[in-house]
Amino acid sequence: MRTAVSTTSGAGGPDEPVLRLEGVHKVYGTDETRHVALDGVTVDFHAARLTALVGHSGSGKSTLLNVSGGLEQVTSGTIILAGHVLTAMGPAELTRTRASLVSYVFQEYNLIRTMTVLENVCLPLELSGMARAEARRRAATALERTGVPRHTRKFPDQLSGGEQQRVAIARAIADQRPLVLADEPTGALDSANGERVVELLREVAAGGVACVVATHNPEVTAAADHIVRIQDGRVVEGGA
Ligand SMILES: Nc1ncnc2c1ncn2[C@@H]1O[C@H](COP(=O)(O)OP(=O)(O)OP(=O)(O)O)[C@@H](O)[C@H]1O
Repeated sequence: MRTAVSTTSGAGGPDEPVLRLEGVHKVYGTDETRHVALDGVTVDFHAARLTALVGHSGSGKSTLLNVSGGLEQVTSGTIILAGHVLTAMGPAELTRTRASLVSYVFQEYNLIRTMTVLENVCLPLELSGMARAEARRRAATALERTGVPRHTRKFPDQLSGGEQQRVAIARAIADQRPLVLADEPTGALDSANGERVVELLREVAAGGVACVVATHNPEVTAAADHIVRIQDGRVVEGGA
């Protein structure tokens, strides 16, 4: 069950984006170390869409994902996630909201090496309060969907990079959250495994999820339903 949050925007109709950024600025450092990573970003991300977030190295893609998922605070501006105003929340409410609405996939997979594949996928489900049996059932279904059901008892180090990334995607989709944020998910993979991951992300989006992928990979961009291009912290294509 989703955790109720009180900081709502009053939005959330069927045509509303899952994620909306309005005039978002993110400034790192001060004085001579000051760097404007996001410079007034306004952009929408919709359900059932695979969006490729593209731009040169240092343009602000990871920063955009991090503030969108509540991993980092904005300097100014508004972020609305499924009708909840993230930027108006205190830390506890933000953590609860994030845990119920957002999943992440990273280039480095971020699996826990001392836990089996099944345990890795179960972990966020159990942390959100799901009973162990139900968590195992959902995790097994997710691993089936991502094509790694035979490896449930193995540890991450016993899998190839491509398999580990598919486990990470299984973990991201097991809880059926409405927003998946992926940061260079094919960056460490060869092209065959990269293609497999792109296909999976397309399937995830087709299942109704707003899937946002920061990428330098032209195959991800070619497979995307929508492209958002960012340059020097500004959206120059695909913005709201
Ligand atoms: N914690 C931080 N402190 C200071 N500057 C930062 C920090 N994180 C990012 N930056 C700077 O903000 C800018 C945007 O970084 P970001 O990681 O969002 O770029 P990116 O588009 O994801 O790059 P890449 O494609 O290389 O991953 C960069 O110039 C970076 O150096």
